[in-house]
Amino acid sequence: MSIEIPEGLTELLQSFTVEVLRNQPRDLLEFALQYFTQLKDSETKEASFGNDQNSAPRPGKAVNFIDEAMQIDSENGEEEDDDDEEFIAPVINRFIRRASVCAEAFNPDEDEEDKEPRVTYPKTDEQRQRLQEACRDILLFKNLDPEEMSQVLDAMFEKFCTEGEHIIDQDDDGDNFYVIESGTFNIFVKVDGTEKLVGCYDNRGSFGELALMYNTPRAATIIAISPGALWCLETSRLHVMDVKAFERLLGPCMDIMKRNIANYEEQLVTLFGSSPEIEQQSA
Ligand SMILES: Nc1ncnc2c1ncn2[C@@H]1O[C@@H]2COP(=O)(O)O[C@H]2[C@H]1O
Repeated sequence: MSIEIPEGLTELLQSFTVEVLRNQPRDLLEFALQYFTQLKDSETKEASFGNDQNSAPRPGKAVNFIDEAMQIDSENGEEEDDDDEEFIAPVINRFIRRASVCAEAFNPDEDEEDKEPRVTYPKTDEQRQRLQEACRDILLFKNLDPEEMSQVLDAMFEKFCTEGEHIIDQDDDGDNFYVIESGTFNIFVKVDGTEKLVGCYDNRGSFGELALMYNTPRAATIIAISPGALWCLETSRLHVMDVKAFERLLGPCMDIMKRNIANYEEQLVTLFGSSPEIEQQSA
């Protein structure tokens, strides 16, 4: 028996799940009610603003509460933290946004042709080997099958960085997810308006996953403290994978994100006694 999965269901549930993990609501039903009501309201508003040219959901603007709900403002972060019951408006992640774009153009016959051409950054055997090695322990990729992994590797490009280079600046929009091949990178987070060193990546690991998954401003600043090499995956290039691969990527991502956020919080609490900025994201 084959069961047809309605278009959009996966993305809808994934986004909802991400928000539940981020907000950890005490009353799940109440949260669901508010989440979907708000989603519906903004869809209705979008539709009423529509005209012939742009009545389809606009990419990046289907539902976007980022400014209201997610802006990181360490000056008033503490006040907001006090209000546990306050509903944090849902933020629709990039995957929903992309779904809107796809839905706009969806036509089973044209779908293959409509897809943006897959971008492949050519690599020598030696580069590919290094890339594979750097990605070997990256949890975000662990559920991809070899073919999907190969597509992701194709879409990654190498970036060399110099000592002192800002790879990510806190509060910027996210563009790339980074896998470290070599080099050391300091992590700074603004605490009460001041940048504090909270940790360091030493020749391994990855960063930049939060903005990618939650479509939030960057939550930390990452600065190279030695010359280094990074492998970058443009977030917009994740569509190289098909829907099933997204599901496999996103499934484990939920757990990984939850764990990462918990670790970041713990890190900040250990260092400073509180973590206003992360708390705001995950409260
Ligand atoms: N304590 C921390 N708080 C927030 N982000 C952190 C922290 N430590 C490491 N990071 C990484 O720094 C990255 C900055 O960009 P992102 O917010 O996309 O994703 C973030 C995480 O990958």
